[in-house]
Amino acid sequence: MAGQIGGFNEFGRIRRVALRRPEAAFQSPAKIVAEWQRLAYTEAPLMAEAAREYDRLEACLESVGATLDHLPADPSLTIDALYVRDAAIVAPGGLILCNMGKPARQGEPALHGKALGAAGIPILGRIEGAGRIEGGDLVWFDARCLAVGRGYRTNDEGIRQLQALVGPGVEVVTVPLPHYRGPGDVFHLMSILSPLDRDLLLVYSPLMPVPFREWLIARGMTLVEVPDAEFDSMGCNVLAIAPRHCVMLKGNPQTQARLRAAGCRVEVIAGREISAKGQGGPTCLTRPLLRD
Ligand SMILES: NC(=[NH2+])NCCC[C@H](N)C(=O)O
Repeated sequence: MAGQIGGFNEFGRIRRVALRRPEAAFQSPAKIVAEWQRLAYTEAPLMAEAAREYDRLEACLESVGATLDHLPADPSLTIDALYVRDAAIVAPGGLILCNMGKPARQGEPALHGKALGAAGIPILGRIEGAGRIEGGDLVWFDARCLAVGRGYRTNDEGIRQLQALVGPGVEVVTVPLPHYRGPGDVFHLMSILSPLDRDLLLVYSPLMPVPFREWLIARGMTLVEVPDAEFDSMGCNVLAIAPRHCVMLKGNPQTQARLRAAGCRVEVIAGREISAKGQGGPTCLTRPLLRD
């Protein structure tokens, strides 16, 4: 396993990352037309523009030396398969295949397992039965501490199974999430938090539970706040590609300025097709497998 997955943090330099390009996730314009409303997209994404936006994301990842593992298309997937973070997580011992809280996405974890298993990554286990976990709800603070958002996409049984899979050496910290816009919306722990470095986090505090916010501060974290005006445009969804070096979506200038003021190098990408329409930002689009 050494050299294939690891890091167990959300800020180290990305060495290897799983992705699914828009061509593979969307498959065809007809599939987009058939699915976008049912999946609660705001509009139908445009394939060619999506591919161009995605090229820029890949260029950012390659600029730090990451190896890209491209996941294949499959007829059983919906266009949400673009958001590869959610279907599996990495853990010491191997990949954990999730069990999606959004029913339409249930085919995704097995395909992550098939493709990444074939690439030599060990599968530690899967979330099964009534358990639900989506990767967007999980944040590794270090190899011994994993925070998990308990919301509409991740349930108590999922968290119980997750704790059993990672074992007693990992402290699983459950973070209760607010109802916010309800079960039909996408709201994950990473909707309100993006790690930038060991001691630096981007947060949207108005939707953050007080005990969790206090816990972060007690751990020595400095919090950079996303302003209200930039929450809906996914100002809070920022991918660290290396410590204090991150990728964010265009259209969030105040957040961008605050990140720079906190000492971050910031890459800005357009995400109208790949992010805004399906509500998944740079973190949702990527499943880092190996970080420093
Ligand atoms: N980790 C994330 N925030 N993923 C975003 C997923 C967006 C996708 N449309 C969904 O509703 O499931």
